[in-house]
Amino acid sequence: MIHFEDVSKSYPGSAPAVQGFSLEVPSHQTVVLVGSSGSGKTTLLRMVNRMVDPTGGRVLIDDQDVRDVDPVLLRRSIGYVLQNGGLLPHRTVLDNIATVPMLNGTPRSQARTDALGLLERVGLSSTLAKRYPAELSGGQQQRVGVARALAADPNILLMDEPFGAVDPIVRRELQEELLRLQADLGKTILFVTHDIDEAFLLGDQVVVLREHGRIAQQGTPEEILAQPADDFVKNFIGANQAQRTLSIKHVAGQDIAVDGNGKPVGVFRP
Ligand SMILES: Nc1ncnc2c1ncn2[C@@H]1O[C@H](COP(=O)(O)OP(=O)(O)OP(=O)(O)O)[C@@H](O)[C@H]1O
Repeated sequence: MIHFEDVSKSYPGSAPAVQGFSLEVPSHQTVVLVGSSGSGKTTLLRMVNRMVDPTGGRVLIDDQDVRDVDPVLLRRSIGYVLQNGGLLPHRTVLDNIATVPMLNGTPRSQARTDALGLLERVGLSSTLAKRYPAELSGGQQQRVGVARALAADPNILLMDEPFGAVDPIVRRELQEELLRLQADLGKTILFVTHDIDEAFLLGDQVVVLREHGRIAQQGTPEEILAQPADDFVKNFIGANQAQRTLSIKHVAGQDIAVDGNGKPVGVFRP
């Protein structure tokens, strides 16, 4: 479990990026931080692996203050996926995936065999293993980024807008892939996005942030949709938009769901 305990972060010379943020991320769940640009999402995520140290409060992993853990070892024990994949450009795909396990002491040949298995796990052919990141599509790079983050078999995965830079179709594929992987692996995932649909799709819990990392609402996607806490959340989730306001139309003995524009979106099944 990750526990943010009343954390704050002020960068010198600017308004606080995060103020008094508390949250529990239960083990084996996906918690999504969603908010607009500058709300402090990345700052919060990076507090977990100590790329940012809070100026107030603390972050605990399984009751241990991360400040008491060597940052290098901490980072090797936590998977981290970034928007651009964050791959090392001068290393092959295979080496990108095998690097951290080797740093952790896994013999080279074992790390490379494991890396091939991980490529398959994220839906990539092993024929890509010898390529360099620049020789891959954006979606393939993101999959390698996920494989690399999984390589040390971490309990925790931090994902910072990991699918933000790919086109909508590939994005959807990557989201589905992550759902499949998570059903298999049951990692503790802290995921950052500004896309509420992505948050609702992937999150067991969703945390809607205002500016300065203030929590506007936290709950399951269903809870937030059913009862947005205030106008800010209503606007953020587009509660009044046509796509969210479904109703039932009876056609030929069937119940059809239609959106606020009257467009059919599905059929109800008993
Ligand atoms: N290294 C830094 N030095 C100074 N200010 C920073 C630094 N990093 C972030 N900030 C500021 O802290 C605030 C929160 O930034 P952060 O990147 O955490 O937000 P975010 O919600 O992840 O935004 P985005 O969606 O645009 O990535 C912003 O006002 C930002 O300008």
